[in-house]
Amino acid sequence: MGNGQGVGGIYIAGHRGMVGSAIRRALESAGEANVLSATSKDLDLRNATAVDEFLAANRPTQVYLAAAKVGGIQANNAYPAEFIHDNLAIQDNVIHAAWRHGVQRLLFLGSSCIYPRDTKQPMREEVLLTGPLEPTNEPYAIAKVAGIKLCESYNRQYGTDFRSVMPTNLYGPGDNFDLETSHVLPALIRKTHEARVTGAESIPVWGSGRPMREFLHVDDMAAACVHVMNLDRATWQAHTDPRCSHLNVGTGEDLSIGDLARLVADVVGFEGQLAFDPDRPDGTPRKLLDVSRLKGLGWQASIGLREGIEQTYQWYLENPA
Ligand SMILES: NC(=O)C1=CN([C@@H]2O[C@H](COP(=O)(O)OP(=O)(O)OC[C@H]3O[C@@H](n4cnc5c(N)ncnc54)[C@H](OP(=O)(O)O)[C@@H]3O)[C@@H](O)[C@H]2O)C=CC1
Ligand SMILES: C[C@H]1O[C@H](OP(=O)(O)OP(=O)(O)OC[C@H]2O[C@@H](n3cnc4c(=O)[nH]c(N)nc43)[C@H](O)[C@@H]2O)[C@@H](O)[C@@H](O)C1=O
Repeated sequence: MGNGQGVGGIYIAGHRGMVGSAIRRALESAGEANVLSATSKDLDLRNATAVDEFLAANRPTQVYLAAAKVGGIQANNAYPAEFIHDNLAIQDNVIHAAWRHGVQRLLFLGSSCIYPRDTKQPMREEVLLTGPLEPTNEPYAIAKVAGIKLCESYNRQYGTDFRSVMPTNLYGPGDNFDLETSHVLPALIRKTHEARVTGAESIPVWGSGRPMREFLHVDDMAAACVHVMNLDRATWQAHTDPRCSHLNVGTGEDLSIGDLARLVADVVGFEGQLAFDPDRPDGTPRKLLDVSRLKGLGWQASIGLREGIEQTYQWYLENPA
């Protein structure tokens, strides 16, 4: 806990998670030595007093807020209370304490599920709060919308520099491969690999296979986070609005879940069938991000989907749970 180097430095909340660990790798490879972190066991971010004391003692200059209760469609559906409560508490505590202890810049990570379920595609930042949300993840999405509004409210009232990025579906090294709580891509990698090894004739794929999703490799996500954090304030303000300040982060391209499953099968070398399971939910029909705002700020994704899946499959093979 703490960095052992006195006050200052960059605090990554959630540094052991898929995104937090990628941000840490990105900062370290850029030569940043003063990175501050704490596990959830040492610092439960739902505890306001503990968070306040931690930031008072360490006084970081920057905070990456990548700690959250995270999961796929099934986990969101099964644990809605935890998804709204934990995320509201974590965000509220970290953002409030960051203001109290003079953090110069904070980056909050939201999610593309903040946007209305049935809205124009690709989704521009301005469609926020223009329609009803997807029911399978509404509590999580409400918390993420509140996170954006916390940042904007502190900026407007206290003059802070708190920024938000909204990632599309992410994947990569460090992902969660648990079949009940994971997102679709790690689940497909695991199911397909196990089917190939056991010689199974088919793999179960939840839902109809028709929903469309966009996937961004976590190293691209981390690079985008560092890019947005490092934009000077005048540039960031020129490209955002005080009441619509969040930035979409994605590739700008999507594919159907059926096509994704076929791509994973090809990478893994599985030649069996896909067995779609209509008893599992499809969730949002499509959520493709309009990434032109971030592109205008000089950042775009660089890791192709096939290349990213190949690299993640290799990581999965080398890091058995
Ligand atoms: N994965 C995805 O597809 C997407 C993720 N996002 C967002 O990106 C961010 C990072 O997600 P990701 O890295 O995938 O998630 P992970 O589940 O991999 O990591 C989450 C991290 O949050 C920490 N954490 C959770 N609860 C607490 C708590 N009560 N106190 C302290 N720390 C806590 C955990 O710490 P510890 O390990 O110490 O327990 C963990 O390291 C989140 O905000 C998420 O909503 C957005 C869109 C898509
Ligand atoms: C990132 C995003 O993640 C969540 O939303 P989601 O995109 O719907 O998440 P998902 O990756 O779990 O599913 C994508 C699609 O894929 C299908 N699908 C097929 N087979 C499996 C499968 O085996 N596992 C899973 N999980 N899904 C499967 C599944 O039925 C769905 O149609 C949000 O709750 C929210 O947390 C959020 O922000």
